[in-house]
Amino acid sequence: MTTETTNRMDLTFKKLRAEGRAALIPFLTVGDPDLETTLDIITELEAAGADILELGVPYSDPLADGPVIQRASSRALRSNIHLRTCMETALKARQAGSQLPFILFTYYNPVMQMGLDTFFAELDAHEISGLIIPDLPVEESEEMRERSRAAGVNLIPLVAPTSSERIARIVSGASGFVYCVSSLGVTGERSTFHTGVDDFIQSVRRSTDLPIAVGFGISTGEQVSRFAKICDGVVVGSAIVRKVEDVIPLLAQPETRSAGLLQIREFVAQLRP
Ligand SMILES: O=P(O)(O)OC[C@@H](O)[C@@H](O)c1c[nH]c2ccccc12
Repeated sequence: MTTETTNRMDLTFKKLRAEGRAALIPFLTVGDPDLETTLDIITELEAAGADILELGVPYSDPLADGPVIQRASSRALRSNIHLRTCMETALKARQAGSQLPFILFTYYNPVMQMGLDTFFAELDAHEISGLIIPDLPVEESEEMRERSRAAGVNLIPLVAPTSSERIARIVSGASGFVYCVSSLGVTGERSTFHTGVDDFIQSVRRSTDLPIAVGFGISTGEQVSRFAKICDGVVVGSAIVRKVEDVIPLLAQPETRSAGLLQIREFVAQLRP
């Protein structure tokens, strides 16, 4: 049974489906290089045409992340960014006028550290529509799904090309969208994807009536367009995080900050499907 929540993210997918367009879903590490810059980057991503935003909580042991996001997490952790500051950043972006649905992307440990009662009480209050926890233990997923549903937040499941016979179980009871991981391994730009990725995506499509998005390794407009033809959303993380990393020297100087922000906007604008 798929719960039909009507939060900001669900409404965005409905609008995009009516327009016949796939969502562009950037990922960025909150606090990289600092919180004020993250708020400015969110504004640039929205202006560049992002439809939904994955706000990454920096973590000291990002097992599923490649070197680009690992470096971003290290920079953000040096600014002492943690789960609560990431939630507060979402609220600040909303208060500054952002209309984007926010997905909180966090490993499980920071959630456990905060405590589930506090965590779920704070999600809605901080304008979070979706939640991705890549290392959520299977035995915890039912409780997390129930708590997410009660909080009106979509707990977005990840399915990998190796999930095959488990796809139906993973997506049952899901809400928001299903995140199809395009390749095995860790995050990071790729020139090729898992062989059979299209068949994998089609098998997920047959297993759910939810929107499906694909991520991992996607870094060019051409790759986004390719996947936008068969998915309802395309996630781009490392390529954007790398662009942020590249312009940090420009962002650090008042006289070149706007040029740095413009480079991020232009990079993301050319990704749009
Ligand atoms: O960075 P990439 O290769 O573009 O992949 C998206 C990814 O950044 C984002 O969705 C994400 C960041 N860390 C993750 C860990 C697991 C799954 C997904 C993620």
